Amino acid sequence: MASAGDLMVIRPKRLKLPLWLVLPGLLLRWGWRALWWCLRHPVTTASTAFLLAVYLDHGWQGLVTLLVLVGGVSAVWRWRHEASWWTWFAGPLLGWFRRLTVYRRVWREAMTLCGLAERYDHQTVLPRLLSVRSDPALDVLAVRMVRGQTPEDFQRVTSNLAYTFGRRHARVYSEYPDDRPTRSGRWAWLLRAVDAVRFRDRPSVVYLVLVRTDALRAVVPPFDVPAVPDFAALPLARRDDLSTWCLHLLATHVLVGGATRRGKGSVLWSLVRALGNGVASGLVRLWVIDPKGGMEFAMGRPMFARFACKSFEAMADLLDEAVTVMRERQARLAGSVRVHTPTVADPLVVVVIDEMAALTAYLQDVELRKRIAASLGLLLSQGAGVGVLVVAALQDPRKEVLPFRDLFPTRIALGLTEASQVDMVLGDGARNRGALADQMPRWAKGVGYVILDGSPEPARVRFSYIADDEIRAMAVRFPAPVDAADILAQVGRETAPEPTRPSLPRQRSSGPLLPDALLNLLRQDPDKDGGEQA
Ligand SMILES: Nc1ncnc2c1ncn2[C@@H]1O[C@H](COP(=O)(O)OP(=O)(O)OP(=O)(O)O)[C@@H](O)[C@H]1O
Repeated sequence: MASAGDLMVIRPKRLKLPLWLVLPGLLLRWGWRALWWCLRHPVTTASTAFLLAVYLDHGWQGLVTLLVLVGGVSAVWRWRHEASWWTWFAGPLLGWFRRLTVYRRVWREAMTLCGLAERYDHQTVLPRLLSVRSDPALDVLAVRMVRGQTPEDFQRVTSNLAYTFGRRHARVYSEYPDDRPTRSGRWAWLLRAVDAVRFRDRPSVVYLVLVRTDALRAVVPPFDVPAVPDFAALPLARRDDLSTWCLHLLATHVLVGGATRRGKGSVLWSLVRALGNGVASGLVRLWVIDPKGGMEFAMGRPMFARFACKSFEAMADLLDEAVTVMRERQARLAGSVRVHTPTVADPLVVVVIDEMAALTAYLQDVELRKRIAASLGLLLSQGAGVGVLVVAALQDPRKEVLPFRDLFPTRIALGLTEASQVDMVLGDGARNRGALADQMPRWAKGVGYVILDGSPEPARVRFSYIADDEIRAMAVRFPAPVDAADILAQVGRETAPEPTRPSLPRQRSSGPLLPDALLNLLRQDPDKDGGEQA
């Protein structure tokens, strides 16, 4: 066995080079590094070269004139088209500035203290900050991960990263957080080519989004009511990048989870408002259940085709009737379409339920509770495709309280009381991916997390606040048509008997199961053959 004394220390042989060879070698190495840096930062290099040329030709006056000119053009650009000004000018410039002055300065320290620095071959390897892009509210950092890391490693320390860079909120995206825009116009081909590079798939890069100015601190005023509601994009909330979050309501059910007084009402009322013109035109029928005796919804009664708020019996009847509508549509549409398209003759039925636990868990009458559970189960499992949707709010998302939690494809989490409830509402791992709904500050009423289409990372939004006066105004502006409650009568009129398939002629089996004599006896007409007379 080898002992410590047997070990040999091997040192590489040192080459002794003459000074005349070392100096040009060093110069070559630094020159190559400088060139490589210039190639990697073409915009900075070109701008610096341009400024230098202006200075050499025209001196300081030239630089000041250029600055005033650029300032003027930038002001006009911003005035005429702020969005493109941010995308192509202010965003990259501010990002470049913040990269140098904020992030690069503390990068090593931040990565090490957040546990993202790795040791390899006796060296510390850090994730690399590739770029920073800013917009009015956010900084988006593109970070190349160290080999062996995954986006989950960053998601686990999202909060730490936010506070390390002096922010309260951050999110980590495994793919570019913005949607690829649709381009049109003369320069579309060029913009599409740029987008192809900007939005290319980069599996080794994660995007850390830091909320610089929290756009959700201010109360969000009600959105304009769409003239014809687009059921695939109903404007309900503001996102923290200042864009509007739109709900895709078509063919889905929506669950809103939130502790008491966190603004569940504002989610439901924002939805009702977005559907306003559809309600007035008859394209949408709102069937509302308010187990709190009408405290939340009675003010908007004229907008609702059906309303139940006092008797649980009436609420159970309402749900049963929704099932009847669903069944009728299934019978009528079977074989022709897979998803129902709302029309005035065949409207979208939205069953809105405030405080769903009152129906599924706290109701004393066991028979009634079972009846309600049966109807809800049917609606949630079969109603979405035929345009009978359920939008429900509840405080306690545990399975015992809401056994059908998993039947809601769209979920919204407002402020919750426990960390475990976040995953119960939004799905497994949502909290790890940044949905800190249990850490909402007291001011954050109506602030919540939603899962966006095509992205596993939750987005933070604030729903518009619909005050009581606004609700009263909506009730006057968008009353349901007088015959709105009549849909069941229509169902009665329109329901065709279930189509029956004529039975196919029976084939005689090749080998007789009964002897021919017995078969002939059975086929004989009893009357003709003088069967038994009465
Ligand atoms: N989007 C919002 N923006 C600002 N403030 C809001 C918002 N939504 C609600 N609030 C405030 O929070 C309070 C509680 O809201 P709301 O009644 O909608 O909560 P809730 O979760 O429905 O309560 P409950 O559990 O009693 O049903 C409101 O009185 C309002 O002042």
